[in-house]
Amino acid sequence: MVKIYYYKEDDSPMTAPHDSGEPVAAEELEKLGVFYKYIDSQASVDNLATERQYKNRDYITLDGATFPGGEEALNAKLDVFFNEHIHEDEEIRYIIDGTGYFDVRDNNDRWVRTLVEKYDLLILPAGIYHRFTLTDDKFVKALRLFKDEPKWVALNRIDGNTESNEFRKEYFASLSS
Ligand SMILES: CSCCC(=O)/C(O)=C/O
Ligand SMILES: [Fe+2]
Repeated sequence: MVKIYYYKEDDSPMTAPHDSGEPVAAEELEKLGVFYKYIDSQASVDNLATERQYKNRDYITLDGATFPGGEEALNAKLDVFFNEHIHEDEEIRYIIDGTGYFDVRDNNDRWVRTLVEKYDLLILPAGIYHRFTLTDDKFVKALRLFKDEPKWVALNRIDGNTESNEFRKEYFASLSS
């Protein structure tokens, strides 16, 4: 069962739960434009991808035990994923095995954390600020689906990064229209 809740800021590592004890309903996540589905068949994932006109995909494994370059390289990769960012297109993440946390910003800039595990699928809309990390188990295998030609470059949120801030304003405006 997926677990969604407000993130608690504290000194524990990013891979700790940071559970504020304040749950968030999947419907609230949907209001932010993020869709959660539990899908236990690859064929259904493929159908969804076709319906939504996804053209590209890759598989990613983040595993403390096997990551090329070892744990240091994995931690560097996790730092990239945990740096708040947006994608220019809608993207899907489907968990094949393991666990992880996706954090998305709500309209008040509070982090909403979703604990994802095997067969959980998230549709992240274009322009939502988010980040990802592993849980303390330090293992996930996921399918990443991209609408278009692979755009691996994510726009990071940096003060003064007007390009991404403009993108974000447009995104929230589009939710209310
Ligand atoms: C488990 S998917 C790897 C992380 C990723 O692709 C992403 O976009 C994080 O924000
Ligand atoms: Fe991302």
